[in-house]
Amino acid sequence: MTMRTQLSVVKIGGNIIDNPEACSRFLQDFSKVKGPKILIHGGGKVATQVAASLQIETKMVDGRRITDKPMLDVVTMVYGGLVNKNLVAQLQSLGTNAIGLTGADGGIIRSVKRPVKSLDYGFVGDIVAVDGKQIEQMIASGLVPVIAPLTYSNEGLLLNTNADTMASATAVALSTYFDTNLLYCFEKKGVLADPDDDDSVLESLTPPTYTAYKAKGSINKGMIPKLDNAFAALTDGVGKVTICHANDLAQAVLGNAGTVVTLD
Ligand SMILES: Nc1ncnc2c1ncn2[C@@H]1O[C@H](COP(=O)(O)OP(=O)(O)O)[C@@H](O)[C@H]1O
Ligand SMILES: CC(=O)N[C@@H](CCC(=O)OP(=O)(O)O)C(=O)O
Repeated sequence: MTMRTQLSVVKIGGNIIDNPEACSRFLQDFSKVKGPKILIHGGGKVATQVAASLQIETKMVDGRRITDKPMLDVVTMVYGGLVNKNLVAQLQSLGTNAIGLTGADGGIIRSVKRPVKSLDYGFVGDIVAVDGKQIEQMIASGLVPVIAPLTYSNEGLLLNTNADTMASATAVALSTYFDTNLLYCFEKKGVLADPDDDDSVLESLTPPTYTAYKAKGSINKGMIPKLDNAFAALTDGVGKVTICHANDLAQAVLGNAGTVVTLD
């Protein structure tokens, strides 16, 4: 068996992005991660704050933002501009040659507007294709892609897309070229057995344990779609998935922190 190069696909959540000190610390650690890497960022919290300052109300259903036209304009400005470009500037100052992209840039992540059923999510995209080759070529030329949670459709729409799903789909597409290590970084030490006890970190999590904790209610809210994305990634060829604190990225890349999600 030939050894393939390891690629770290790192997702950073909105609570860290909203906190300048935590974000700067995370970026220092990210810039030190060895080997090829990709950063996928959220920013939901900043979008909600900017929307509120413009008197635009935020509506979320199952962790997904209802995105009408005014909200689409907000998330385009916030994710594609404010958040993405500040991350790129900070990474450049740390010596990491980051290139900021939405899914539309280079045609890397295409989606379809979510069909209206009982609920109209508005301008929300469901991913249909990731151009892994295009992303691999950027990495091969020494760049570190920093991807915002926006995708594009064949009709020319820019669509709001959940960042956890972007990370999972991107890691899957890059598994053709690399041994992919997907890391979800956020503000807790991992998946907690008791959401009120920050130290009750599960070392590993399998589908039956997940189902049990979900039924008890100890895994809830945003952690449910995150874990569904984590299991989907493993099923579709991603080598390893870890859920960890943004402060623990360096340790988690080596397998020494956070919750490792496994299929069995
Ligand atoms: N068992 C659990 N362990 C850790 N976090 C949990 C758990 N159950 C629910 N959560 C919640 O899930 C949230 C993470 O999901 P989300 O807000 O989507 O994260 P992100 O900021 O990475 O996008 C945490 O802030 C936490 O409040
Ligand atoms: C469709 C949809 O819900 N998109 C997300 C994209 C941002 C995101 O996922 O941010 P976090 O990782 O910080 O939660 C949203 O607008 O909140």
